[in-house]
Formats: sequence, structure tokens, C-alpha cells
Amino acid sequence: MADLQAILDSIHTDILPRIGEGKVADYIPELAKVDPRQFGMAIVTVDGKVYRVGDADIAFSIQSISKVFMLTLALGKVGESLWKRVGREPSGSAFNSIVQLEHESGIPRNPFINAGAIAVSDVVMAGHAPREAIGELLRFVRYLADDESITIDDKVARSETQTGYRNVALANFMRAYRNLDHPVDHVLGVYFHQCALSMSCEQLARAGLFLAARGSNPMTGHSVVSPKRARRINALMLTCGHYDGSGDFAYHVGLPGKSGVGGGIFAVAPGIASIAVWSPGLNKVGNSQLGAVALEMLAARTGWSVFGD
Ligand SMILES: NC(=O)CC[C@H](N)C(=O)O
Repeated sequence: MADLQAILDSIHTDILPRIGEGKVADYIPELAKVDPRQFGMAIVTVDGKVYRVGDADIAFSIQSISKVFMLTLALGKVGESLWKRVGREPSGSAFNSIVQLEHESGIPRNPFINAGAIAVSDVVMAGHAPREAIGELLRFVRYLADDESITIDDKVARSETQTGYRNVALANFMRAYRNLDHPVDHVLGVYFHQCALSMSCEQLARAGLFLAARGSNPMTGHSVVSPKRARRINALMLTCGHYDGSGDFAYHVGLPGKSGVGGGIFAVAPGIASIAVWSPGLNKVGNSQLGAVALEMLAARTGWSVFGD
């Protein structure tokens, strides 16, 4: 395999002159305070090697990347019947868009736009108090990453609870169409806390390694999902993981990936490695600007792609 540390170092060198590009998410006040001049990247290979560069050890708000972990939990609970509640098609609209939801009678397009993720959280809540559902997710992510130090940033969750008006609208809309079983404020409590998971690039790459390794984490020996389910989650990330920037991400990077408005991107090179990158400045569709550039450089310099070499 290519010298991954040398490749990461070269990416860091090429990114540094551009550091600060993009705009931090300011619709969540706590995220607006984050210094945009940060960049980190980590790679964990399926044979258990870890590579890092820059701010790879600084914890950041993973935001929508959490939707991958919540989806994995929901599929574990209800299996394929999840797809009665949420679709599997790219949305072609913004992550917090409401228009499609009305056209499609309260069934969100996919589990990664906000409406879809809120429905997925509702599924995971079945039989639980909201606090227990949040605890279950946190335990799951700690187990995946084999790292008990991972936490949820309550300040970020509170900040979003106070200002997440669009998510309140989306949730009420779905409740009106009977696609939420629990009270809106309970479901959003869970959703905002999952988005406030705080993780470093290295923790994120470790937690998602099972998706690069046929559903099992080769570092811990834990079997998480079947190979088929891992493939399917990767398919959803490829088609829907970057909202209306998903086509562009597939074109430039060519790997399944999931972004979050905290500036993180998690990506998978199936059979090879999991990757996490973080830089808080976002592009117009709400994906990390330099994160995507760095992943494009990584794909070009390693030859990793799901579309051939
Ligand atoms: N794209 C994102 O990361 C969005 C997540 C954010 N918590 C929101 O609901 O708006």
C-alpha cells in the first residue's frame, strides 16, 4: 500500500494555505463560535493501522454524521421494515428542506436528510424513555470506537434545542402524517443530542471501521452488522450522504461519505480503510469545504474509489 502517512502529510501541506475557507454553520449558535482555521484527518485501515494529521485528535460536533450510527441501530431493531417510514432516494434538496415532505405525505426521502433522521430516531426510541435512547446511542458509538471517553456536548444540544425551528416544523409535519410515534419534543430531544456527539477524526474513523470491513470491526473483533447491511449503508451514504452535493462528492471523491454541519466528513474505502476529516468551514450546501477537497486529494493520491482505479 502507498505510504499513507506521507500522503496525509502532503494533503496537510496543500490544505494549510487554504485554511479558513468556507463558512462555519451559524444557524446553531454554539457552532458559530468554532474557529474555522482547523483541519484534521485520520485513516484507520482494515489491517488495524492508524494514520493522523493536523487536528485529528480534537473533538468536534459530528452533527449529521451521527445519522449513520442511528440508522445502524434502527436497522438492527426493526430490519428492513424501517423502509416503510423513510425512503432511500437522494433528495436533491437541502438537508433541512420541507417541500418534499408535503409532496410525499410525510415520508422523508432518505435517512440522512433531517426529516429522515428524525423518523429514524423515533424508531430507535420505541420502548425507551428519550434519555435511554440517547444512552443507547452513546454506548453504541463508544463500543464501535472502543473508546469510553466519547461524550455528548450538552451545550451544543441545548443551543440547537433553542434555535432548531426548522426541525420542529419537520417533526410536527411528520407527526401530522402519523410518521412519528412519540411526542415531537421527545423525538427532537433525542435527535439534537445525537447530533451533539463530540468526536475526533480518529474516534470517528475507528467507530466507522466496520463499514469498511464487511460489517465487523477488525480492531475490536466486534461483529456489528452483516456484510450485506454494511454494503447497503455504504450505498446510502454514496447516494444521499452529502444531500444535494452527493453527486458532486461521488464525482470528485468516489467514496461513500457522510457529512455534518460541524465540518466533519466520514468516508469509507470498502475493504481498505475508514477515513474522517474535519474542517469547520462549509460550502454552500452545508458540507465541509476543505474536508471534501482533502478527500479528493486522498482519493487521487491513493487511487481509492468504488468506481474502479
Ligand atoms: N447537516 C447537518 O449536519 C444538520 C444537523 C443539524 N443538527 C440540523 O439538524 O440542522
